[in-house]
Amino acid sequence: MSTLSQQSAAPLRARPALAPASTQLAVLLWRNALLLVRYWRSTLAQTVGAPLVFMLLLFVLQRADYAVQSVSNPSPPSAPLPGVYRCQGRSSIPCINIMFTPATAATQSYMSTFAALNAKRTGETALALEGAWSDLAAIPSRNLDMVPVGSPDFIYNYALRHPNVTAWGITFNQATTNGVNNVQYQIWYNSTRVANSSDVFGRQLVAFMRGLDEAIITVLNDPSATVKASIDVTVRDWPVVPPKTLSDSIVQNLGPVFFFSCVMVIFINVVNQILTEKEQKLRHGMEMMGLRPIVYWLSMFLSTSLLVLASSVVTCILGIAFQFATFKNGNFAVLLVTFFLLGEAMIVFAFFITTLVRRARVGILAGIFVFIIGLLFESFVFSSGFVGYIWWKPTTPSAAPIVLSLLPFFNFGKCFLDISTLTTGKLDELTGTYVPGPGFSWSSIYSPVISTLLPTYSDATQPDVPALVVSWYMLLVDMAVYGVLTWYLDRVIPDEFGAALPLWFPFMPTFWGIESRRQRSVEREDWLDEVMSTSAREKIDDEDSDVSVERSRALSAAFWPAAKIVHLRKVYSSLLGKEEKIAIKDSCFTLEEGKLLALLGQNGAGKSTTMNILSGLTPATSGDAYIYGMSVRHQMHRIRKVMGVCPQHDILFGDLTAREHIYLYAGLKGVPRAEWAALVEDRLQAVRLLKVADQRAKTFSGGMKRRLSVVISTIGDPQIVFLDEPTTGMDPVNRRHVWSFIEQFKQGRIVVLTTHSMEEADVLGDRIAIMAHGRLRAIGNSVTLKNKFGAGYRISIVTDPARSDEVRAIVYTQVPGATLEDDSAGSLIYQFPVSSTPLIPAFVRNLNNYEGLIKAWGISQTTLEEVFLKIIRDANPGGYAADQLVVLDDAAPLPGTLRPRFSVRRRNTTRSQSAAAAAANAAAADKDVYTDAAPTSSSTNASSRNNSSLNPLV
Ligand SMILES: Nc1ncnc2c1ncn2[C@@H]1O[C@H](COP(=O)(O)OP(=O)(O)OP(=O)(O)O)[C@@H](O)[C@H]1O
Repeated sequence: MSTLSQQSAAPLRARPALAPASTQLAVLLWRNALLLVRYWRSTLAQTVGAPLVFMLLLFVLQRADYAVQSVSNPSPPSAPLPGVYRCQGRSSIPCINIMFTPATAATQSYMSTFAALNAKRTGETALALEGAWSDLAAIPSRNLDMVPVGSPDFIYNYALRHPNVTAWGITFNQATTNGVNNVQYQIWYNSTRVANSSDVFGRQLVAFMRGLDEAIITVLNDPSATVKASIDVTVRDWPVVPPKTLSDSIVQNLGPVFFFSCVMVIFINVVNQILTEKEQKLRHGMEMMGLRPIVYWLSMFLSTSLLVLASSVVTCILGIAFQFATFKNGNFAVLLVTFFLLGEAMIVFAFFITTLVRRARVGILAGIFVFIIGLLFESFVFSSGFVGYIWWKPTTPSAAPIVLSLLPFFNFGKCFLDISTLTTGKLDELTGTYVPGPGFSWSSIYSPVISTLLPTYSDATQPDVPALVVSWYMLLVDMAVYGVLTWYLDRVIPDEFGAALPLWFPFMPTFWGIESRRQRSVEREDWLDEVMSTSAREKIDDEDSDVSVERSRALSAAFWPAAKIVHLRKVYSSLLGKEEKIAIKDSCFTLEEGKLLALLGQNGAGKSTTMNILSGLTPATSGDAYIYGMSVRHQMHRIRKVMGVCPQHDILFGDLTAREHIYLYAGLKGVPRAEWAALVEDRLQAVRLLKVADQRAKTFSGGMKRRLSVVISTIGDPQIVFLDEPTTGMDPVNRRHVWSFIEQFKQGRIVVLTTHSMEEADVLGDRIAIMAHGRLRAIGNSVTLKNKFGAGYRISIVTDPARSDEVRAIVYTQVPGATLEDDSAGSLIYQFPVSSTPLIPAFVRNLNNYEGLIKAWGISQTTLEEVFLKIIRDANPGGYAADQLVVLDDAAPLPGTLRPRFSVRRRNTTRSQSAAAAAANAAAADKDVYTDAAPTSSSTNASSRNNSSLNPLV
């Protein structure tokens, strides 16, 4: 037994191969370059505009910061030390201003004197001496001023138990040696209470000490003396001289935010571009024509990398031009690589995002979300070494920086922090001045930041920071991780047509082009058995005899034309699987080489779905099709090499010209470069687009776009071409050019075409299949269909009104089944049933024998439109659709048929209402009326060619 491809009745003559991946890549890069040039404003904005704007902003901020740093104050004013103020307490927790111990007469005297002297300085009432406090657990019910307590331990433990309740604590220690009083005291001071002020250990503390000293001196001298001891201290700042080295802290702190933003402009643009191409099905279109998905991603990566490189170079140059310390003291290559790697990693991250969403709008929102998270990281996490390096503090879990390094902006923040720490330096806590860093050379990437430049945390630990090159490696890892995720998810997440590979596809040898001998050469009978045994079937009682014959041919193991469609079924389910729409029910038919099959059907009949399955856009629910020995279900990648598709909606790049479209698809299909120019001439001339070959597709009219789409589907001379409503929107002249192009092109090929034009189906279709509700209702050539479903022939005879009886007698004698449809002013119209067809030739010949009696005559066959309407009516016994009832009116004669001209009007009424209304209208206007109960109607668009060439009698 031989194989499918070997046994095909019509084997591929010369199977065209797709272009190699390298050629496809080259042609896509050329397309991307063209678009970058065409969208030059956007390109410039991403590469130069964004870095310029962000760097300029940073420069302005840096200058503003320098202006603040450069302020000088040669004579700051002096001010006296203030007094000690009452503690305020918090709304729910009162405070204790001062606890003191021991509670002796001397210490109480010191404190009372302190309160009295202090009140003069604060202007408040004097602090009161409260009763002793010994309850360690209790919190006072009101603010207390000066509380004697039992011991220093009490103060300590109370502060531990009730933090932030007590403002001051004093432990006195007084000894008299040789008549000399030695008074010592220790002050406990709650610095956190004033941590947000500028006076942590400043004036308040000194003022307190000064107040205590005054009190002690006063008491020890003579508390009753009129003149008390007074220690007046005036405090004055040193003159402020601008530092010689201005710190670049603004660039160090805000730089990551601004540089990250430069890259994010490209990031958002990439998300938008990829999703727009997805949304407009441009990528689908290219893939249907054989583009390998990996080539698409690679081309996008390479062309966007160019933008990233340009943006990184511009950023580094501007950094130097603006004299930022990071750029002045940092190695140019280190900075360039850092920016470039960030950009590259963010691009691949953008690719990853585009696999998760379908709409550009949603993608942009997702991109903005990522942008904001990145900004938060750069602005808060990496704004200073103290916070930025905390991830590498010994006490931080080591998994934290590893997990976070999956975010490209985390790695960038670390890189920039390293560079800016070494180039900008660090604030010397002691002197309050900036110590410039040693600079960042290329070799610095291998060593961690020196410990003197690293922060020391409150627990006296320093972070164990890895070298900068590790962050570069992590950026490369990010690219690899998101690249692989993109590659995987792009294939397993179903697109809007539901096409997706199984989750385990990487483990399928066929995915890698490895096919076992058995897979390469499936016995066609085996395949047929398998499809028949695995496919769902419907019980169909009322199938037309020709459709049944076609089904038998498709299911026959002895008949193998170029393509077979077997038990094809498509069910669309809603997201939750609650609603199902059966778009195709058990379709079986065959396709022969050199013959065009025209698919007709009402809207929603399932024509496009059939085309989409056969062209690999959407998977069949069950059943399969075999085209030139290849299975649509399993070998679509091979079929694509011999397939051309003109989808229902134009898939064109608005900013590419017609010529560039042909070059692009010729490149993807592997047409040799030398043939491209001739291809443009030949094909565009055929559809009359040559004059506009260099105009962009967005300037084309609807009909011009359709013509270009038809041409694209024929590039690479595919063996099978699917044309979904190819002439929609075309004027009659151009439609005929396209018809003649298709007519020539179909030689030696399979062409499947869907259309709503009966004329088109009549002219082009070697076979015509009519679908309704997902089922084939009729199939055959035009004449067969007309004979089978038409009402026969219609003849009109013009005679003298006075002699019309003679004519009637002649007609009834020669064609007994004829029915008179109209008789007015000597114009007789007869309908001849199909059964009388054999009598018609003799009848027509005879008419010439009645020269004086018959002045003129004409004959017409049932039109395809009448056949179509009949089949659709039969398929809809309950009414085709409430809003699609056919009502005919207008009595103008139709050229060539001597019949009144009818126009088709749709009414939004029910069947019976419409019929009644139509009858009423006709009665009123004396017009012919056809309702959906009438078997046929005349066509308004039957071509004269059909009437003559398809009519065997004329
Ligand atoms: N993606 C989809 N999801 C759900 N239902 C769909 C989908 N695509 C098509 N259908 C449904 O399947 C049926 C067949 O649609 P199809 O597009 O094949 O019809 P058609 O014959 O090509 O119609 P038209 O002449 O209007 O193009 C319709 O009822 C349609 O609503």
